[in-house]
Amino acid sequence: MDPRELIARFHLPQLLSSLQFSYNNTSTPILGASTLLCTIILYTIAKMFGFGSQNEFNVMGQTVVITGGSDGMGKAVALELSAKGANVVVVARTVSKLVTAVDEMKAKAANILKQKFHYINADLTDPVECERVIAEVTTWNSGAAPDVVWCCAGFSRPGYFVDVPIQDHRQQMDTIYWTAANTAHATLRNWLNPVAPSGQMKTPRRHLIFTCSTLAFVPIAGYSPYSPAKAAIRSLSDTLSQEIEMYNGAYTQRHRTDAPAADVKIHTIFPMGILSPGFDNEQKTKPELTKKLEEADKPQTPSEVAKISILALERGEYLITTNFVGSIMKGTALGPSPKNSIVGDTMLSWLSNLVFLQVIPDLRSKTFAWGKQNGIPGSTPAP
Ligand SMILES: NC(=O)C1=CN([C@@H]2O[C@H](COP(=O)(O)OP(=O)(O)OC[C@H]3O[C@@H](n4cnc5c(N)ncnc54)[C@H](OP(=O)(O)O)[C@@H]3O)[C@@H](O)[C@H]2O)C=CC1
Ligand SMILES: CCCCCCCCCCCCCCCC(=O)[C@@H](N)CO
Repeated sequence: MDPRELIARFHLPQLLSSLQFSYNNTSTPILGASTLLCTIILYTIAKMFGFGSQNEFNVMGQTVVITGGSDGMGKAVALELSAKGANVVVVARTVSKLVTAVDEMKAKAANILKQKFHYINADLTDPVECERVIAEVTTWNSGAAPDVVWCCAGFSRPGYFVDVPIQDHRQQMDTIYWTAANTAHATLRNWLNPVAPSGQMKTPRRHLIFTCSTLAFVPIAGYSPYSPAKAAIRSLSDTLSQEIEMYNGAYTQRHRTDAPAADVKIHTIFPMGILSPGFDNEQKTKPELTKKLEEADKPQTPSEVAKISILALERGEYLITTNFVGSIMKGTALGPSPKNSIVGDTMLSWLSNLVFLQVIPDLRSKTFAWGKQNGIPGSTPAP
């Protein structure tokens, strides 16, 4: 169609004059529409700050398993949940750090007479060990499965793709993706096991939480051993959050048919840098270019990250970021993931997509300029 014909069809002058008319004349439909718009905006803002909603993550008296709970963010989460009245089991490989974590949790407990704490020493890259952890926790918890399982185990080994030995890449997949997938598998096989109607009791909603990284959303040179494994966790989380709906649907019919003992919710946390022992360690092999590219990140303390994540879980969020830059990174990559808020997340993704029109070319040109100036590692820079 001729563009002029298109314009003619829209009757532009007429459209403008009608707009002007409605501006001058605050008629009922206009008032109605503005009230509706204001309500949506206010509702979104209120929800973002958690007004008027109930606590979706009340751990008082519940039993929580935290993998990687002996250090960094995992330990900070363990201490926070202990202060909120949970029974906590921390899982990791080094016994001495686990013992310290249990002592610290006892010191922070809301009610030491009612709460109990435990540690299990396990390498979660082994699926058999994950099965053992869930079985051991169930026995320790008087035969009841844990209510919350939070996967925090993992560390990052940065480096350029070709410089990092291929077995280290595979090892990152093991420590990042497989510790989480093995834990999720063992947990969900337990939680989703159907119970006959006669055995159904009122069991509160259960939560499976993954810990990812904003690197699952945005590429940064130097993180190739790590980011793909975190992206795999995000994909697992999205797939499970859909698949779990089948079980949750069956749960609504639990008094008529065999069904899981409780409703299950999946969540994933996407932190930026965390000032943990793991962070100190990754700084040792991190290329200088990577440090420069992630300059926009102001690392947070483990306790800040734990507190912010728990508040978001209490609001019932699904994909959780811990600061503003993290939210912008999520916004550009939100794609088909379930939203926390339709209006808020949609506006966030519009804003982020505009910001990232500039960010990605900027990251690429900084990387190109770095090579131009410094050459590749181990080579002599151009004079
Ligand atoms: N630090 C950061 O900047 C960021 C970290 N993250 C993610 O957050 C999570 C926590 O990180 P951070 O606070 O740095 O953690 P730390 O590196 O400080 O601690 C890692 C924990 O995981 C345990 N762990 C490691 N490997 C295994 C294993 N194979 N089996 C069982 N336990 C294991 C460690 O204990 P042990 O070694 O004794 O087994 C320790 O308890 C990780 O998933 C990390 O990828 C995300 C974004 C940024
Ligand atoms: C206004 C918005 C601009 C957005 C700019 C984007 C800048 C990218 C920052 C990358 C930060 C990566 C933190 C990763 C932490 C992590 O997972 C590692 N420490 C591994 O442990």
